[in-house]
Amino acid sequence: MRVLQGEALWPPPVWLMRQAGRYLPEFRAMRERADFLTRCLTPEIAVELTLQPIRRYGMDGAILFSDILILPWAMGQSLEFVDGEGPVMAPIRDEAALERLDPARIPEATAPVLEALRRLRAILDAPDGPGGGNTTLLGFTGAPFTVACYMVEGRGSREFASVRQMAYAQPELFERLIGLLEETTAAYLGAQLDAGAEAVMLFDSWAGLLAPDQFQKHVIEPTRRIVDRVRAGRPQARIIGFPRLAGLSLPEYAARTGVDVVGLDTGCDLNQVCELLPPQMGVQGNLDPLALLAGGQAQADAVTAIRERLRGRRHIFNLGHGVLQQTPPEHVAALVAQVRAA
Ligand SMILES: Cc1c2[nH]c(c1CCC(=O)O)Cc1[nH]c(c(CCC(=O)O)c1C)Cc1[nH]c(c(CCC(=O)O)c1C)Cc1[nH]c(c(C)c1CCC(=O)O)C2
Repeated sequence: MRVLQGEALWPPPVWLMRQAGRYLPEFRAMRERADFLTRCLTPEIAVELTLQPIRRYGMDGAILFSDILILPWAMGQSLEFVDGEGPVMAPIRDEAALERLDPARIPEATAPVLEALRRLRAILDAPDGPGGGNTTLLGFTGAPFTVACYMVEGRGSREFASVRQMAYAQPELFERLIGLLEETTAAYLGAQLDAGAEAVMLFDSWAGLLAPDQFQKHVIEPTRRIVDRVRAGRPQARIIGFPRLAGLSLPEYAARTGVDVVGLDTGCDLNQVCELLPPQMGVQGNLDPLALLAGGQAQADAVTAIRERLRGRRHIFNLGHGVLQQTPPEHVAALVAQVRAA
């Protein structure tokens, strides 16, 4: 939280995207007891899964166990997580399908998520609790473009051609979808902050698929408006934006969206980042999840390089994308110990 509020700390704080996940044996044990949506929507389970990596590693950030697709699900789009395939939804390709989405359902449908945040905040605030009273609780959503990718495609994809085609061929329909997501995302992030999240993160995992003018229109502009809306009435709100694979559009994203910290994917060259982002801009991420999977000296060298290159900057140590399923849990322990070494 101190880095989000403007300080540069040494050693930097650390948490990992997908720190609650299938690489942890205690996570796999819970997985056998309930399907993914049930796990997201049962406060006891979501709380327990959020806390697992805190108990094991004492991470500085606890990210709510949930998913970016909860929001479209809450508006009435069907959602199923299929083993070995990931999310499957009834694709939204025309006006009729868009009209069927009902944002009025969101408050009731997401009530269990907000309840999980309330419980987590109480647990993490306790000085004798798992976070030692010192762990930042993070809420999140997907950013509009990335959520639209899954809503329109109906499943994961390498290219998300259907959604990018819609942006060109049915611009009105696409812009209505992005506009709906912008509004509901801002409201949902606000509700998460009001329920106890101390900061929120916007995952824009597929932002880098867009051509620069479309990146401007469907990533930067909606993010800026979401940040403004969340901060209206909550001037203290702290926001992390992660426009994955943004490449040369990253400096403009950092300058124009108003986020407090930008997430860096694995491909970001830190020398360029330091040159192109203003010195007071906070950064998070960049470690290759495959270095963490490999472990040993390769991992240690990669951690050292990032930690040293960003020394003096507002920096939250993290990966460039989520923890991979095959990652040995002891590699994560080694990473945390090394990041924390004076
Ligand atoms: C694109 C995206 C999704 N979800 C998310 C993104 C953006 C980040 C990214 O690019 O990875 C974000 C997300 N998903 C999940 C979290 C929880 C918090 C965390 O630990 O980081 C977060 C922040 C849990 C999850 N979300 C999912 C799981 C695995 C489900 C399971 O345990 O069966 C978890 C722990 C499922 C999911 N959810 C999604 C996909 C594509 C999949 C299938 C892939 C997979 O299974 O790993 C959509």
